[in-house]
Amino acid sequence: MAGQRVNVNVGVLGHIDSGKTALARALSTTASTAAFDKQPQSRERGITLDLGFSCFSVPLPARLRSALPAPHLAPDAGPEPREPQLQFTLVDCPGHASLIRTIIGGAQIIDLMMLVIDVTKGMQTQSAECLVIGQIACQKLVVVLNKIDLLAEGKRQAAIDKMTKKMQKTLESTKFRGAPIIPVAAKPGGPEAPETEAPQGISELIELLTFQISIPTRDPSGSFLMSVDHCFSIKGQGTVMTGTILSGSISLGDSVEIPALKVVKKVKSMQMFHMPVTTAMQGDRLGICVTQFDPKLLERGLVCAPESLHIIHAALISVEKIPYFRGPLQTKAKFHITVGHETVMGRLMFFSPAPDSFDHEPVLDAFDFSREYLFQEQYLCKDLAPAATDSGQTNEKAGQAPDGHCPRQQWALVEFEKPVTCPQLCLVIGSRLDADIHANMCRLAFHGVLLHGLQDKNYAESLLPRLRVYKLKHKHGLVERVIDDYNVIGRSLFKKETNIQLFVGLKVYLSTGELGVIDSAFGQSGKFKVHIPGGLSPESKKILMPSLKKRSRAGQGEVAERKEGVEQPEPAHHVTLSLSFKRYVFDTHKRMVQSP
Ligand SMILES: Nc1nc2c(ncn2[C@@H]2O[C@H](COP(=O)(O)OP(=O)(O)OP(=O)(O)O)[C@@H](O)[C@H]2O)c(=O)[nH]1
Ligand SMILES: [Mg+2]
Repeated sequence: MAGQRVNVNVGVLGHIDSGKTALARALSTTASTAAFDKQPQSRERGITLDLGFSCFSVPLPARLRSALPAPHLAPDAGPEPREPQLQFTLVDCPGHASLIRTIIGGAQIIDLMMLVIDVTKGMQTQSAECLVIGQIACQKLVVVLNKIDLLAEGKRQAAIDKMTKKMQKTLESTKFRGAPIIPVAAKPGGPEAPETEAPQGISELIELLTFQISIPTRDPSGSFLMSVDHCFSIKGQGTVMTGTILSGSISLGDSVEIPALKVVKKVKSMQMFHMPVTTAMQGDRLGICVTQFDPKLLERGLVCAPESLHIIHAALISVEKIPYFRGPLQTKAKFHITVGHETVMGRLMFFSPAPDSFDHEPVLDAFDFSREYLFQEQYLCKDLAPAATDSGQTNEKAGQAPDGHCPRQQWALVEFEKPVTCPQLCLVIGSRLDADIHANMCRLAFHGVLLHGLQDKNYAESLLPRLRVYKLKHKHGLVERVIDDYNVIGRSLFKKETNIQLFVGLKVYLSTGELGVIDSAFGQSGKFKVHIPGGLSPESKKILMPSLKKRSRAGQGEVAERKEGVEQPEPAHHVTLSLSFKRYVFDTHKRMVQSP
C-alpha cells in the first residue's frame, strides 16, 4: 500500500474573527492555490471572503487501513513512495454573516466540522448558525476553543474548563452531544506577534482529528458532479477548475459539462494537491485542466457529466423546520433558498399528508404523486410562537397541528425567482438572509431534500395539476322548512350572489343524521332545495315541524324574532346542514370533490 493516500474534508467554521484562518494556517503544511485569504480584497479587509483550501497529511492510522476498500486510495504520484497517508483537506469558511451562502456551500462538502470558538467570547450568533448548519449537513463535530493565550495565565485552566462545560451544555440538545472540545491558540499574541511564536495545542488537535475521523463511504458510481470554487488559467496549459467531487468519479479524457454555460470540455489533465492523477472520485479535492475555456466565465459553480444536471424552475421538497428559527413558516412567504450550491429567492406553499397518513414513515428519496396531500397555510408544528396562537379557533390556520399531533413529514412546493441548476435529492436550506445580522437570531428557517425538480418552465400547466394538494372546505347552513318527507328548503349556506348551480348534486348532512343532495336554487336569496333520498325520520319531522309553526305564528317573520331574542326557537330546534368538499389547489376547473 506504499505511496497511497486517502482524502477527508474538514470544515473550519465559526463566528467572524474567531481565528479560523489562523487555525487552518497553523494546521496546514501544504497550501493549495486558494488558501489563507489570498484574494487582495480579503487581505485588505482582514476577513475571509471565500472558501480557502489547504491540506496536511498524517500516516494513515492502522484502524482505517483495514477498513479501507481499495478504490478509496488514490495513487500518490510523488517522487518517493511513502507510507499510506491520511490527507486532511481543510475548508476554511468565512465567518461574516453576509457570507452564509458560502458557508452552507462549504458545509456540504465536508466530512467533519471544526467549530472554532473564541474562548474569550463563547458562543456567538454565527457560531450558533454554524452549529445549525453542521447538524443539517455534517456527521461529526470537534469544537476548538481558540485564543487561549488571551486568558490570564493563572486562571487559564479554570476559564477553559468553564467554557468547556458551557459548550457541553450547548451541544447537549444537538446531535453532537458529547463531541470533543479542545483548547488551542492558533496565533498566540494576535496579528502583531512574530511568526516565530509557536501555536499551542495544534499537535493535540491533529491527534484528535485523526482519532475522530472515519472514512466516509465514497461511491465512485453515479454521475460525476463537482463543486468548483476557483477557476484560473495557466499559460501554455489551459484553464484549471478546482473543487470537490460531490458524486461519481472521473478519469483523464472524460468529457465534462459546465451546465450553467452549456459547454462540454475534455479533461486534459488532473491534479490533486499538485500531484498529477489519472482518476479521482467522490470526496476528492481536484483540479481539472481543460483547453479553450475562458476562466472569467466561471467563478464558482457545478461541473458534471454531460447532460446529468437539469435546470429547474420549481421543486417539491421535504421540509423540516429549524427549531431555533423564530416565527412561522407561512405559505406564500418568500425565503432565500439554497439548493445544492446555489441560493435564490423562492416562494413556498406548504402541505402535509392527508390526516389519515400523518403517521406515515418519511420518504426522503422520492415524491409520491399518487397520494393526496392537505394544503397548509403554514408549516405545522407543536412549538408554536405565542403570537400565532391568540385565537384557539384558528389553530389550524396558525400552523398548530390539530390536537398537537404533527405529521411525521411535511412538504413544500418552492417556486424559484430564477431557475437553478442542481442534482436530484440535493440539500435545501431556507433562510431569511435579509434579517438584521445584528439581531442575534437564527436566520436559518428550514431544511429539506429536493425530491422532485420541475424542469418545464410551464410547470404550472404541465405538472402542477398532477399534484393533488387539496383544501378541505366546510360550509354550514340551516334547514328553513320542510316541503315534504323527501325535500326541505335550506338557507344560510350560500351568499346571495353565489351560483348555486355549481353545488347541485353535492351531498349535505342534516344534523339529525339524514343525507341530502342539493337539488336546485330556491328563489333569489341564496336559498336552495335539498332532496333527502331516504326521507326525513319521524324524529326529525318532530323537531322541524313545531319550530316552524312557532316561527310562522310569530307572523312578523325573522325581524320580529331577532328583536325579541327570547322568542327565538331553541338552538336544539335548529337542524343544521353541513357541506364538506375538497378543492384541489391546482385544479384549473376548481372542481368540488366529495368522498364517495
Ligand atoms: N491572541 C490571539 N489572536 C488570534 C489567535 N488566532 C487568531 N487570532 C487573531 O484573531 C484575528 C482573526 O483571525 P482570523 O484567523 O482572520 O479569523 P477568522 O475566523 O478566519 O475570521 P473571518 O474569516 O473573517 O471570519 C486575527 O487578528 C488573528 O491574528 C490566537 O490564538 N490568539
Ligand atoms: Mg478567516
